[in-house]
Amino acid sequence: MKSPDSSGEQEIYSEFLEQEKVSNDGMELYFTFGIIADVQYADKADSYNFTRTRKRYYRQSLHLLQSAIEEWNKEAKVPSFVLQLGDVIDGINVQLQASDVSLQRVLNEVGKSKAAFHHVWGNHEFYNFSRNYLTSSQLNSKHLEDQQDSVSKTRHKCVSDDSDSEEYYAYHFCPFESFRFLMVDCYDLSIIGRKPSSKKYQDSMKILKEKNPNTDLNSPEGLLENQFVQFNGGFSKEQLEWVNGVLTFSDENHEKVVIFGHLPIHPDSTDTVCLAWNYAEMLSLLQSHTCAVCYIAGHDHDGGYCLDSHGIHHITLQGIIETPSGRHAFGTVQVYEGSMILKGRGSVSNRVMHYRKQ
Ligand SMILES: Nc1ccn([C@@H]2O[C@H](COP(=O)(O)OP(=O)(O)OC[C@H](O)CO)[C@@H](O)[C@H]2O)c(=O)n1
Repeated sequence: MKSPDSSGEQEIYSEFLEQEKVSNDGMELYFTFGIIADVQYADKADSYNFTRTRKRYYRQSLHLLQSAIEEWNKEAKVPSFVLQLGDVIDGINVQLQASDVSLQRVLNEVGKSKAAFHHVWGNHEFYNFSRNYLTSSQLNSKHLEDQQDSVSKTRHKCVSDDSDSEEYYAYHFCPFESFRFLMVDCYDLSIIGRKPSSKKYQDSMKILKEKNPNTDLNSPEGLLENQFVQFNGGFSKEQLEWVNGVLTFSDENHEKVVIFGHLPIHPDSTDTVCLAWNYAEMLSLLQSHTCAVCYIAGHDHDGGYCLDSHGIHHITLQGIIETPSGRHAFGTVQVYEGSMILKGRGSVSNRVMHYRKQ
């Protein structure tokens, strides 16, 4: 169940204002970063989602991306980077035979940003492109990972040029001393984006069919764990081990870590149909490392938030694609010594995210 955005909002906002006052009174702003999710651009008339409950504004989405970038470029402290949380173009582009042209339009806008973009891959990336294509495209932002960092060199598997690669697209970077950002691949185990001949595809199909007896594997009808649908995915054992290695390093070095991926991992931060298949494994892993400050995702266009039992903040960002003209959905996160403050725009709420005790 999702926490309603309005619950305790006033209290959070008062705390936010108080925090702003503190920052004005001399707390040093270390750096800021932008967040945006589910642009899902297509040159197509507005229409509805699969369940016909939400309108999708396919052309408007490019303008909203453009205006978010303009806003970030104008900020007094320009964001050091932007986390683009996946689904940057919509799967409908395949039918329109417009995947490349739509991606290029999006990348032309991204090119106007003063801040570098870290691109997550969501289900719509895999509807449009193969992993090989994505690996060699401008949506592969792995070149922005730490090159010098000793933790990067240990147990670090990531996408390679190998056409039969079963590796995952995940990396981390340290933009400011003692702060680390860790991108995870929520479609590492999946039947979208993996070649049918690959072991990961076959293992994923087995998991999906065991959990979902429906003929339409995209349908959650009657499921006990309704995240087991084709448009979701999960984390392999080796990715979980790699994440554990990075977070162990961060714990030992007293770093604060922001983890981000396309799919939410806490049931109170999203409609459960949008969760990663084995979200519970990633969640308990993060909870076992006190360095983990927050987990940021997209995918559920309604957005959501919760503070979990271990003090980790879970933000599911509202999707640009379901944001009409005159509204917005993006944010800037300000990073201080003792907390991070999300300054939301439009449907994205302000949040104060205190760090856990280490
Ligand atoms: N019950 C369903 C739901 C969806 N589909 C099909 O699955 C594909 C993905 O759905 P879509 O809503 O486009 O996925 P998004 O990533 O945009 O959104 C995720 C959450 O729904 C947002 O809240 C698509 O091909 C659908 O037609 C389905 O068959 N059955």
